[in-house]
Amino acid sequence: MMEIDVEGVEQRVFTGVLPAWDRVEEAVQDAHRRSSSAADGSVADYIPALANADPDLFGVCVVETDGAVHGAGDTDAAFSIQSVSKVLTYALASDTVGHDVIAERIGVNSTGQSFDSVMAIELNGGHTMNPMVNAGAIATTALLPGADAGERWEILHDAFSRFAGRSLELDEDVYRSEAEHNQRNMAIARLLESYGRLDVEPLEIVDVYTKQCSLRVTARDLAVMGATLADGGVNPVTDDHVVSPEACTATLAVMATSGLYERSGEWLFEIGIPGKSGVSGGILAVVPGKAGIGVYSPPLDDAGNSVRGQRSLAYLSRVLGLNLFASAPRAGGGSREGDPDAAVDSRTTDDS
Ligand SMILES: NC(=O)CC[C@H](N)C(=O)O
Repeated sequence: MMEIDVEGVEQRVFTGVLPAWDRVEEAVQDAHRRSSSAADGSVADYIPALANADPDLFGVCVVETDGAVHGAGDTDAAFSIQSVSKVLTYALASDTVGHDVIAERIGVNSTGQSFDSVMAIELNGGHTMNPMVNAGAIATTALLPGADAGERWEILHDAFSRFAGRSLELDEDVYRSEAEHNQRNMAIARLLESYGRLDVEPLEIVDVYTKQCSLRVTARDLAVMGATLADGGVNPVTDDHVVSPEACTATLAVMATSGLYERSGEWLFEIGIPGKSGVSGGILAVVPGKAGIGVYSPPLDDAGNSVRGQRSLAYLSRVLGLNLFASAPRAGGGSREGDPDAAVDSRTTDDS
């Protein structure tokens, strides 16, 4: 990790408001309507059970940190969570192991490679790069507390359900189908073992990882999970303290750098908020302090990211002013010595 000296310096948090937020309900409906016509992309089939997904299903849901819900389309359609699970496992592991330790163990830099890349491990001296791709995610699952695979699965299942605010079920078909076809993930786990980077039985941990990917969720669940991460770890629907604020901050940072695999840079460039995709067609995005967004639409681009998911989030980001990097010149011109009242930073001074 970087050498920085911030010992004892308190982490202050952004408490600004979003001036266009009062349009959120209309924006969600518009995002859904505008992106429905996108016909490109194809449904994942490398896990055979995923190929059965209906490509027309499309749901967009926003859940605010005060619990308000805004949804359009198929927000209650169930699908396996797949790689979006990596976000929750990381938050949980970060909470239990400590975020500095886990950052050192797993890494926080983008691979620039596909989510199931073996080469990314080889190019990095056998070390995982980040927890948002398969190698780092499997190694993260291995860090969860629990005496054996069964206990780790219970802890994970319980935490995922608390993130959603309801008891999540395993999609047995998807689990079986992936378990029969996950030779690549087994190879990744064995490779990590060969580099001394797994302290547990590799194939057992791949099994827990496969189960975590097979938990059934909806776009609404993803939005509630995102809102929990946006809310310092408190589920705004149940008021359950699921993870610590520090774990949320760490998780959102790795989502921002690596949440959309080799397209992570493009995502941040265009949309400007932390996000995480999965091959079943889900995307979870987070507006820190404000809301979680869940989108489901199975057709994917060639990196494995939902096409309509990206489009609808790009729209929401623009109309609601969500991009964390967006700013406008202060009213009244460039002089810093000008009228302080004219120095309107819309992110921090307007109310919504
Ligand atoms: N990108 C993804 O959603 C991948 C998850 C999938 N379970 C896998 O490991 O291959």
